[in-house]
Amino acid sequence: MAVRLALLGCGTVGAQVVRLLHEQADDLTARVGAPVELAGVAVRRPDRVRAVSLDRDLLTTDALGLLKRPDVDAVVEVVGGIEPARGWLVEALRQGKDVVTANKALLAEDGGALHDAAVAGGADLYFEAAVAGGIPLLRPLRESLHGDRITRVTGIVNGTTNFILSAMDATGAGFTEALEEATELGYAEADPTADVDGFDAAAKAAILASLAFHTRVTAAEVYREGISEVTSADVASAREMGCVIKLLCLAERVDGAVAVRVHPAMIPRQHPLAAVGGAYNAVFVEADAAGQLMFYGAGAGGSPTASAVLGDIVAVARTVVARRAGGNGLRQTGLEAYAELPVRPIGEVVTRYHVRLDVADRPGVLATVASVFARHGVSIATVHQTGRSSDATLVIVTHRAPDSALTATVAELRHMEIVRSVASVVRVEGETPAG
Ligand SMILES: NC(=O)c1ccc[n+]([C@@H]2O[C@H](COP(=O)([O-])OP(=O)(O)OC[C@H]3O[C@@H](n4cnc5c(N)ncnc54)[C@H](O)[C@@H]3O)[C@@H](O)[C@H]2O)c1
Ligand SMILES: N[C@@H](CCO)C(=O)O
Ligand code: NA
Repeated sequence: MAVRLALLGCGTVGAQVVRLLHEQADDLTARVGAPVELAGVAVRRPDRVRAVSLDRDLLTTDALGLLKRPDVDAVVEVVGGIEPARGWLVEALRQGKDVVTANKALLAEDGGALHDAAVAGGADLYFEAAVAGGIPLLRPLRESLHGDRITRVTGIVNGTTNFILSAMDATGAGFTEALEEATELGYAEADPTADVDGFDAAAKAAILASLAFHTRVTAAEVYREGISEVTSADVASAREMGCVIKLLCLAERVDGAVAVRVHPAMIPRQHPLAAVGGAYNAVFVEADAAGQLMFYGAGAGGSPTASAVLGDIVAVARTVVARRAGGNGLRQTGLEAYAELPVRPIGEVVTRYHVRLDVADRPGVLATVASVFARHGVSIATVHQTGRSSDATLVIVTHRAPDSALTATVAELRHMEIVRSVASVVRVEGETPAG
């Protein structure tokens, strides 16, 4: 007897899921032990669906009606957004129907609701496609590394912004031009502010932190800065330091708590994450016993993301087959939040900073500026000065300091008469040649 799926959404990712289900049908049957079939496909505009291998009679606009049908065993959601997706998935899980979703926004905002519904219905919840698209990352975290203790996860988890920053670094391309290309290639979200302002990466950071540390972190608890303020001057300044700017996601354990943040950061060019170009993603995982692990690959795009969805579909379909045979199935979501770790505010996070100031080129300016850093307990590692006629630019790189101390330093600098502007503040991660 076939395992029957309700597919919700048939856009960039959904159309590729349809294609793979069709092209791999024989292999899937062999791997699952039963054929895997589409019971129906819910979309908003059936006339716009372009999946070539799709029987048009399967199309419907009634997602809820479809997923409740008794002949539907499992639900695959590739629509996105909070509602109506949350309502559909909670309903499916409560009915005991397993769910595969790529919806990081929903998981990061209210993963707890999905987890609770899955527990209530005795259903499984899979979401490998939600973070780092086609890269197998969540299953290693929720299964392979479950005997270890993860201490830190550092990653490039947004393809669109990595594409833009790589283009700005390599070719000097403009921001708008690079964003348009990323959108055409299917990497950017429908509303690219989710990518550019770091919301997409923050959602993924919340999911990664929740899985890695067995706690509940929501998107709202993730400190977030996007890339819209990264200028070509910052990119050039990074290059002079032997660094490159990346939008990083960092989730770490700190003394019985977790700190989770997403922001542009300078990293040394010899750092493995610096070589991650274009729309590629990469995630570094540090664990007590396993040491350093790196996961690399296509983090966005219809086909790679559909690969992750198909992997989850096979896992779910096998469980359906096992349950029919009287077995128990897997029944775990990975979102068991037993550790209940508090999330540290950004002010307590300790890292290094690259600060660029436009100052009046007068005697004693450097000493005055340095004294402000010193007063707030921020130790300076290097200073670089370039002068113009009446103004100068100071590039200061600090040693490790709490974010609150740096924020207070910058606030004081902004009010000083000799400081024309604080042109940029970029965090520095990883060991740099400059120390
Ligand atoms: N595109 C990627 O590279 C990528 C990568 C990883 C995860 N994701 C996630 O996958 C999901 C889908 O992304 P996408 O790029 O395929 O989006 P998309 O906009 O291309 O497709 C969305 C689909 O959902 C359907 N839909 C929207 N509202 C609906 C409604 N009310 N009822 C029924 N159908 C509705 C649309 O008709 C369309 O078929 C999102 O959660 C996204 O974050 C996308
Ligand atoms: N918009 C996302 C898609 C993959 O989640 C990105 O650019 O990474
Ligand atoms: Na993935």
